[in-house]
Formats: sequence, C-alpha cells, structure tokens
Amino acid sequence: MDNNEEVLMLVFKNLHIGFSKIKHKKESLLFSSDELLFNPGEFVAVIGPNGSGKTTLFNTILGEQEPLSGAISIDRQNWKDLSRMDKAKHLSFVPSKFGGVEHLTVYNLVAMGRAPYTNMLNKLTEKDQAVVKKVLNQLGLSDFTNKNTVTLSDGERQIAMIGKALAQEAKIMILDEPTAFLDYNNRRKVLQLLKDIAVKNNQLIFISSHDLELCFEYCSRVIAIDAESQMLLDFKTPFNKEEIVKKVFK
Ligand SMILES: Nc1ncnc2c1ncn2[C@@H]1O[C@H](COP(=O)(O)OP(=O)(O)OP(=O)(O)O)[C@@H](O)[C@H]1O
Repeated sequence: MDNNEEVLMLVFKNLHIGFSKIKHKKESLLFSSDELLFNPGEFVAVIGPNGSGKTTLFNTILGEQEPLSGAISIDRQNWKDLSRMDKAKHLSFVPSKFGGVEHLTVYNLVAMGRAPYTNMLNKLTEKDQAVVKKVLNQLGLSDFTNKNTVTLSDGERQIAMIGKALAQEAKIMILDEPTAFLDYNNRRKVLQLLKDIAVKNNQLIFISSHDLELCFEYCSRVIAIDAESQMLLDFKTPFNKEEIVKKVFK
C-alpha cells in the first residue's frame, strides 16, 4: 500500500440496521446510513433515544447479528469473512455493567484481554505479561493488581474492564454506556481516559451514552440515530448541540 494513503479503519457501506423477519412479523428497519468512514484516533459517541438502536448497532459491528443489508468492512476486509480470533484482534468490547467475579483479581481480568494471543492453555508469554503490566501502569491500577474484582467500586471496575480491552490491543474499542453507573467525577475520569487512549494509542473508540453534554465535551464525533427519519446522522466538532438535540430528541 502507498505509505501516504490513509488507512480506512472501519467503513459502514449503506448499512440498514434492524431485525429480519421473525415468524409472522415483518422485517423491522431501525435506521439506515450512507457510507460512513471511521479513522484511527477518533472518539465517537453513539447517541439516540431509548430503543432507537444503539445496542443493535454495536451488536451488528460486533458480528452478533447481520445487517438487514449493506456491509461493515475493517481495513478493507469484509467483517463477515474474519474468524472469531481475528475479530478479537481487531475489536474489543466493554459491556455496560460488569459486577466482578469472585476470586478474579484485577491482574487476571486484565490478562484475560490477552486471550486472542495465547494458546489453548491460556498461558501468558513474557510479552503478554509485559502488556498486562504496561496497561495496569497506564491506567493507574498497579496498586489494585491483587484485588478481587467483586470488591472494587463501580468506577474502579469500569477502569479495570477498560484495562482488559486495552490488553487485547485491538484497534477498535466499543463500550456500551461506559458511564451509566458512575458518579459525576468518575464519568469525567473515564471519558478523559478514553479520549487520551484514542489519541495516544491511535485507537478508534465508540461509546453509547445518554450523557449528551459529556459526549459533546469529550468526543470528537457524534453519530446520532434519528428515529423519525430512520437515518444515522454524522456530526463532527465543533458540535451544534442545540441542533443535534432538536433533530434527534423531538
Ligand atoms: N431480538 C430482537 N428482535 C426484535 N426487536 C428487538 C430485538 N432486540 C431489541 N429489539 C428492539 O429493537 C429496538 C432497538 O433496541 P436497542 O436495544 O438497540 O436500543 P437502544 O438504543 O440501545 O436502547 P436503550 O437506550 O434503551 O438502551 C427496540 O425497539 C427493541 O425493542
């Protein structure tokens, strides 16, 4: 590839998102989108009213469900053609709520992010251990290494989950409502952390959120689901907040 050519990370090609015919029900389209390109280093918020399709969009990107039509490609490869392991090397996912698991330490949680690179026995190589250590340092989690994940606060646990995703070294990170269960300070802390990661690691990060003001403040791009026109709308900074809210939350 020509070195000057921009690498296109993720492309939505005329996507139609929704649910296909189930039993006697008709196919239900939630929204469609024109061609959209996402590049490394972007911090993208997916916003929209309850039930507009944010989780469905993430499930489609994650390959958990098929688009009604259109396609998603990553680095010019059709997402559908990649193996599960290859997908895990490209894309990490952080669910909204993780309550912790008894006896699972922060170190072991972060180390689980190395799963796509380890063998069947999940034995960490020196390189894997170095990545886990680096992530723990980067996120200020070194003092929590041996702490049980059930005993962490919601904020600490969310950061540990981001650590697991970082250890996965995927170019794209998707977080479903990462601030939903956090207090005001931790919301800001997590969003600042994600913003820094996007820039420093040159990663493409997607979050879904109902914290519109914070999305406008921290994100570099907002993808909004307009349920009325059934279209995905694309906004870049500087955001015209009033216009976006008016269009999407009628
Ligand atoms: N398996 C399914 N089959 C058919 N429709 C579904 C299915 N799962 C979800 N839906 C519907 O699809 C729509 C979009 O749901 P989705 O969870 O993606 O919305 P959301 O924007 O993430 O909502 P929220 O902000 O409340 O989390 C909703 O109307 C929901 O009822």
